[in-house]
Amino acid sequence: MEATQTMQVVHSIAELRSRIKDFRRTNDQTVGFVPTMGYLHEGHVSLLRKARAQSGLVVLSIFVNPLQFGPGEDFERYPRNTEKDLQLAEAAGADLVFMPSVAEMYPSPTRTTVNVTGLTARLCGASRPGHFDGVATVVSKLFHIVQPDQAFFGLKDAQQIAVIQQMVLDLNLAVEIVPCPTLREADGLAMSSRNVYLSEDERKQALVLSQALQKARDFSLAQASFTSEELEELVRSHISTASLADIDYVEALAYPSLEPFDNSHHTSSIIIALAVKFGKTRLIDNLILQVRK
Ligand SMILES: Nc1ncnc2c1ncn2[C@@H]1O[C@H](COP(=O)(O)OP(=O)(O)OP(=O)(O)O)[C@@H](O)[C@H]1O
Ligand SMILES: CC(C)(CO)[C@@H](O)C(=O)[O-]
Ligand code: BAL
Repeated sequence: MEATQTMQVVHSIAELRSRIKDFRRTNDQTVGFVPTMGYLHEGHVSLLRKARAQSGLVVLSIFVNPLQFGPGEDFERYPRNTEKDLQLAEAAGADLVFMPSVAEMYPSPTRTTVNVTGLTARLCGASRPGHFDGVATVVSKLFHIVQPDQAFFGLKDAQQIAVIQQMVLDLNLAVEIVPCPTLREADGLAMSSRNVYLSEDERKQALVLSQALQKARDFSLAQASFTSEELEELVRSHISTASLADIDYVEALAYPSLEPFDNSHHTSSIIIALAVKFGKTRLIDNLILQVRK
C-alpha cells in the first residue's frame, strides 16, 4: 500500500493485520499509530499530523473501550460521530482507520488483563478504580495487533502516558511512545471529547482550570523553591472561585514517577494534575513544570 492512497476503514483484526503486513512487505518505512476513542477534535488531529510527518503508514484506531469505564461512568453516552471522525482523519493524513466492534476486541469475557502497579495508585487511578487496567489491556492488545514503530499519545492524559511507558518497558514491547502537547481552545480550556457535555454556564466556569494551572506556573517561576502543598493550595483556591466546580483531585507530584515531593529542589520535573467535575462532566488537565536547579 502507498501512503498516498485513499484512507481505508477496516473493522476486523484479520483485515487490519493483512493490510499492515502488505505495507511492511513492500516498504521499509515506519508504522505510526494513534489510538483514540473517537469524536475527534484538533487535539487528536495534532497527533495524526505528527504521526503523518514521522511515519510511512499512519494507523488510527477508534474504539470506545468498555473495559476502562467504571460502573456509573459514561460508556453508553460517550459521544460518537463516525462521519465527522473519518473526514477529520482523512484530512489529517491517516491511511488506515481501525474501528472494531466490542465483540471483535473482546469475543469472550477477558481473563487476561494488564495491571501496571505503583503509577496507578494516585490521580485517575485512585478516582477510577480499574480504569488503567482497562487502558493498559486495550493498548497492549492494540499494540500487538498493529505492531507500530511509534505510538502517539496526548499529554492531557499524562498519567496514561506514564503508565503506558512503564508497560512498554516492563513487557519489552518494541514501540516508541511519543508524548504530544495538549491542544487548547482559544480561551485555554483543554480540548476534550467530553467538553460537548458542558452546559453554557459550565463551559464558561471550566476556564478556571487552565487559569489555575497558569497561576501555578507563574508562581513556580517567581519562587526559588516551593512545596507540593503550596502549588496544590494555589490551584484549589482558584478553582473554588467557580461555583459549579466540584474538585475530585488536585495533586502536585514528581513526573513521570508520580511520587510525592517535599521541595521542588529535589526533583527536575513536576506535574500539577487535576480532575474537576462540572455537573456530571469530569474534566482533567495538567501542567508539567521543568524545575530550575
Ligand atoms: N487536547 C488534547 N491535546 C492533545 N492530545 C489530546 C487532547 N485530548 C485528547 N488527546 C489525546 O488523544 C488520544 C485519544 O484520547 P481520547 O479519545 O480519550 O480523547 P479525549 O478528548 O481525551 O476524550 P476524553 O477527554 O473524553 O477522555 C489520547 O492520547 C489523548 O491524550
Ligand atoms: C488510549 C485509549 C485510546 C485507550 O482506550 C484511551 O484511553 C484514550 O483515548 O486516551
Ligand atoms: N482519555 C482517557 C480516556 C477515558 O477517559 O476513559
